[in-house]
Amino acid sequence: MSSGWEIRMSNSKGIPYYFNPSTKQSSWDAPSELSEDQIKSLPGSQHLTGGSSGDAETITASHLLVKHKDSRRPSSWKETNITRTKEEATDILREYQAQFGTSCKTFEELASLHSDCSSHSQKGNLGPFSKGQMQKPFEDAAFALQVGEFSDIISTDSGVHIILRTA
Ligand SMILES: O=C(N[C@H](Cc1nc2ccccc2[nH]1)C(=O)O)c1cc2ccccc2s1
Repeated sequence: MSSGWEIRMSNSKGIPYYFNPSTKQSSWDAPSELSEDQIKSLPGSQHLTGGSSGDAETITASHLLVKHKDSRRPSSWKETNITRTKEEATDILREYQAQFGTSCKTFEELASLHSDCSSHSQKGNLGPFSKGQMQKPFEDAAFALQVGEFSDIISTDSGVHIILRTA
């Protein structure tokens, strides 16, 4: 009988928490009624640290996101109602790409000023993440980068992004 609990990753704090969708309960600590074995087999248990070493590789990356009218949430700190098309968003991101070139410093300045992600307030930095946490196209592109390398323009349900791997 499933306990109904699952483990999710808090985007804002970058740490896992326990959530029960049926009761809407959430907790930073493991529910007392669960045994160690039950916790390890919960959905999302890959978010818990201390997994077998090697397969839970964690990287750190920053990104510059430009949303468009078909984004999952076409709104941001910068613009309440985003109406640009995906093509217009891509052209805007290409202009930023030409501005920062290979400069990480300029990339971070542009992400702070223009990224439609709330991570703009930390220069686009998403903090450390492992596989299974970010949208797949983003994860695939980020994990293919070397540290210090920029991605090409990639598209997710959130919009179009350029990623910089930082660790
Ligand atoms: O999902 C987020 N923000 C969304 C936009 C977005 N969608 C993404 C998809 C993949 C990677 C980063 C992404 N950021 C929003 O603000 O509408 C996150 C914000 C932050 C902030 C700090 C650390 C991680 C995250 S993940």
